[in-house]
Amino acid sequence: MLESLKVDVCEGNLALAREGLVAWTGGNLSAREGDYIVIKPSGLRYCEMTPDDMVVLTLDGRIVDGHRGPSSDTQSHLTIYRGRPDIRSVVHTHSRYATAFAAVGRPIPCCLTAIADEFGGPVPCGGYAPIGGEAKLSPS
Ligand SMILES: O=C(CO)[C@@H](O)[C@@H](O)COP(=O)(O)O
Repeated sequence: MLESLKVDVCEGNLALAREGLVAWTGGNLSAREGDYIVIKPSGLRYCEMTPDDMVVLTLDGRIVDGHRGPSSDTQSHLTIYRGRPDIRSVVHTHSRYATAFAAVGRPIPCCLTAIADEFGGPVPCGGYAPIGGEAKLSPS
């Protein structure tokens, strides 16, 4: 089921590791097709990950394909997809510098043209939410 999307989601997760945006099994990427999402499995090292390890769920969190447990952040991904039907993919990285700003609860200042181009201003820091908890979607 959704074999082509599983390949894309697996490659997207591997790219996070290749680019140093995650470490060990941290971080996760998912994508949506219609009423289904494909997400990385929980706790699997990137060097062992294959498209067959991806997990397919419905938007209400029911697993419909896959032999592994979905990411521990699945509920946060699903909350975003349910609240924003226009969003087709969610990426959760552990990028070193962004994590440092988040750890002290500060926005990333708009001090580079790349940030201005991509975000149009400072990158806000979201409030605390427990892992796998319902992410607090504030109207953006
Ligand atoms: O940031 C966190 C946990 O705080 C997660 O991204 C990380 O542990 C990865 O969890 P999964 O392997 O996707 O279940």
